[in-house]
Amino acid sequence: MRSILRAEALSRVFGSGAGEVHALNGVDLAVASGELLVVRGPSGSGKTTLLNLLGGLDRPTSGSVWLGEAEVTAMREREVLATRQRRIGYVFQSFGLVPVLSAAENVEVPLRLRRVAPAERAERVRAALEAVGLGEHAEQRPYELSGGQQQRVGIARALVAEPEVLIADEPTGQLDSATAAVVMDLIRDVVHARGVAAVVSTHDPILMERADRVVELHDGRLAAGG
Ligand SMILES: Nc1ncnc2c1ncn2[C@@H]1O[C@H](COP(=O)(O)OP(=O)(O)OP(=O)(O)O)[C@@H](O)[C@H]1O
Repeated sequence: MRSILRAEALSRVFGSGAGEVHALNGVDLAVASGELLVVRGPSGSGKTTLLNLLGGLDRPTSGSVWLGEAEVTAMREREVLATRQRRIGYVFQSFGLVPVLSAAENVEVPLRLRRVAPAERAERVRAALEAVGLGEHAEQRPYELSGGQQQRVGIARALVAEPEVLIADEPTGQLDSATAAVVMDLIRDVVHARGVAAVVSTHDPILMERADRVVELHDGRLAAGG
């Protein structure tokens, strides 16, 4: 399998002097297109730090992140921003939906950022909401939807621009376990169907069952076997 997303010797230190925190220590990782990788580990082990670095939301203290042939960590900020908009989708624990926008308008945001023409935007938003089973809920605002429905809107938004990589930090952390299982099934199915490389962090064993591969972080290091 071709690995589209790679991390080499990735380290991240927060703070300095006596207050220094080594959040991540020399992590090597590769994720293939169509692969669902789950990152597990205790609270504070570095999961969010790793996902933020892989998604170009933060820069490492040392080491590199590669997206295909492009070294994201060598890019200027403008180029990182463009890469995030064109090539990476994000799903957040707290959904991150804009409350005054309808489900459809929320999903439309990444297409607006990419200056997709209005007619094409409408069609792609419709298809994305259909794909997550929310075709009938396009005009509803987030507060009119259940937590599971809101996260399905979040998934539709993350995937509407057809990214190569999906980064999801505790995507089911605010959902009950039955809803979490449905949302994780959806993530797994779209990742496999569309050939997206996905990195998902979780504490939840139900979600780990859906992974193609699980790696474990301890004190900022990948445990043996990862
Ligand atoms: N911006 C920051 N400034 C200082 N320390 C930080 C910062 N972000 C994270 N840390 C520290 O880095 C370590 C790893 O944090 P991180 O959030 O990556 O862990 P996590 O595995 O995602 O935890 P959780 O499961 O609780 O979300 C922790 O010790 C944390 O306190």
